[in-house]
Amino acid sequence: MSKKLGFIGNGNMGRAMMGGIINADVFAPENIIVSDIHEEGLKAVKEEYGVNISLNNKDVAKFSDIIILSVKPNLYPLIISGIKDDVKEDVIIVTIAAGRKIEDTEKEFRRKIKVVRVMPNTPALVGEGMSAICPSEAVTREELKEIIDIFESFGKAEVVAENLMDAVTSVSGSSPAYVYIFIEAMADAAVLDGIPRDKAYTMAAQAVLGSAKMVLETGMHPGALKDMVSSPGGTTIEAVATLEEKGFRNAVISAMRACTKKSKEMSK
Ligand SMILES: NC(=O)C1=CN([C@@H]2O[C@H](COP(=O)(O)OP(=O)(O)OC[C@H]3O[C@@H](n4cnc5c(N)ncnc54)[C@H](OP(=O)(O)O)[C@@H]3O)[C@@H](O)[C@H]2O)C=CC1
Ligand SMILES: O=C(O)[C@@H]1CCC=N1
Repeated sequence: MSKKLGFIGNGNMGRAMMGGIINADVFAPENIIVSDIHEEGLKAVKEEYGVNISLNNKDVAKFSDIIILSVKPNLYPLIISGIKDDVKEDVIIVTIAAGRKIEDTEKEFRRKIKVVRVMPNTPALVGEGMSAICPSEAVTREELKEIIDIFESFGKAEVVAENLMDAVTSVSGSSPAYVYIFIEAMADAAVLDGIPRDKAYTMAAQAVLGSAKMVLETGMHPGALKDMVSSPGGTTIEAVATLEEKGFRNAVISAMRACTKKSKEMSK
């Protein structure tokens, strides 16, 4: 893409997206700029990816055709007030903050502005991200296509209505954390059973990766796939019965509802 891309915030999510975009070769490093308040982290990404860096958010505002605001939600008003007079007329502002509505961003710019609200996730770094995308009315179809292309360069992307963004945060934005806990717990049990820890992580993570691929690539119902593993009177059904007894399903559902609720509260 010949446009110029800017990141404000060089944290976990900003770096994950930048890594994904550079690995996929969507933007040349010289067409990317990132700002943050921490010089050390900026120097590290310049070293790793060859992108432009700055300690001044206004440099990102002046350079970029598309700006991804990759800072914590509570910092958005401050960041926007600092760049609003320096952004290009036709700039596209991409927001990724949990609980930040498109209208909040529009109001803070105090003018008609193109906004795309996205909820990505950190597996972007390894090209397996999941992003939900919602454009504001001012964004053209071509511009939306460009944004989809960026987010599809490091994983899958779906366009959704804005009222689904809280639920999306739970099912794909935050969910890698629940999956890491599951992998950690499986590995701990394997270590308890005598498997060396490094092998335990590989085995648990590869089982999660393979199972996810089965769901995505066979199109089969997860329940049917579970049944294919569970031999009558065998080992798997013992584990499944214990998970049901301990409320595994319900723990996941309750956790995700808490996540969605928190995202809604943050939107107020
Ligand atoms: N992490 C995730 O998995 C996901 C995060 N998000 C969203 O992404 C956004 C960023 O999250 P995350 O990457 O985890 O956060 P991080 O705190 O890791 O990254 C934000 C970075 O911005 C820096 N920063 C603080 N103030 C400024 C400033 N004035 N100008 C420029 N940079 C500044 C922070 O420094 P310091 O640390 O000192 O504050 C930090 O380095 C959030 O809005 C979050 O809701 C969305 C989906 C997934
Ligand atoms: O925990 C958070 O608030 C952010 C949003 C989704 C993932 N991390």
